[in-house]
Amino acid sequence: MDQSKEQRILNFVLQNAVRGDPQSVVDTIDKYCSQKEWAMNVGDEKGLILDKILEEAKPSTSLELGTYCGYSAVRMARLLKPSARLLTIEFNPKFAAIAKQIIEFAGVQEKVKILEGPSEEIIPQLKKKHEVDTLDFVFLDHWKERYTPDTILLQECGLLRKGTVILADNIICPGAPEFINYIRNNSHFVCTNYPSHLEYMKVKDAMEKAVFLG
Ligand SMILES: O=c1[nH]cnc2c(O)c(F)c(-c3ccc(F)cc3)c(-c3ccc(F)cc3)c12
Ligand SMILES: [Mg+2]
Repeated sequence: MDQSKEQRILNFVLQNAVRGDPQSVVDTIDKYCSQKEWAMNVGDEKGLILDKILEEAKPSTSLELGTYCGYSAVRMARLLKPSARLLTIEFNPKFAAIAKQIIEFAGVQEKVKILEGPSEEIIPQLKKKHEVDTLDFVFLDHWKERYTPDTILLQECGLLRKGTVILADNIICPGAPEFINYIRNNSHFVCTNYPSHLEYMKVKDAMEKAVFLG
C-alpha cells in the first residue's frame, strides 16, 4: 500500500535526525517540508514566535489542540522545564501514531502525552482523568471552526486561570475570523496579533495571543 505523506515525514526523521535531539527533529521536518513535501506543521518562522511566547509563559502545564505529526509538540517540549507537562489532543489516529513515534525519537516522551479523540470529548476529562488543575499555556492548531467552541469549553471546565496564555495558529490562512471576532471582543481576554507567513510559503499568515484575565 502506498505510504502516506506523514509516514514519509516519519521515515525521513528516522533516517536523518539525531535520536534524542529534539532540535534536530524540528530542523529535519522543516527541511523535508520545505524541500520535498509541504505539510501543515507550524514551521520555522511561526515556530520562532511560538518559542518566544512559550518561553515568556514558562508553563508547567500546557495543552495543544492538533498534534498532527508532533512537530510543535517536540518544538514546545524542547523548551519546557523538566517537571513541565504538555498534553496534546489529536483526532486522527493515523496522525497520532506518527506523532507518538516522532515524539519518542526526539526523546521528549516523558514530557508529552498524546490524547487521541475529539477535543470536545477530551477537554471535559482533563481535570479528573488527566489530573490537570489549570492550564498555563494553550496552543490552538486544529480545526479553525473549533477554536471558539473549544476556548469556551476550556473556560466552562474551569481550565483557564488569570494569566493563561492562549496562542492560535492560522489566523489569516486558512483564517479563523469567527474566533478573532469572539476573542477580540471578549473583555476577559487581552489579545496581541503576530503577523507571519504560512509555513514553508511566502503567503501571509498570523498568530493571535489571547491572555485570559480571569
Ligand atoms: O487544518 C489545519 N490545522 C492546523 N494547522 C493548519 C495549518 O497550519 C495550515 F497551514 C493549513 C492549511 C492552510 C492553507 C492551505 F492551503 C492548506 C492547509 C491547515 C488546513 C486548513 C484547511 C484544510 F482543509 C486542511 C488543513 C491547518
Ligand atoms: Mg497550523
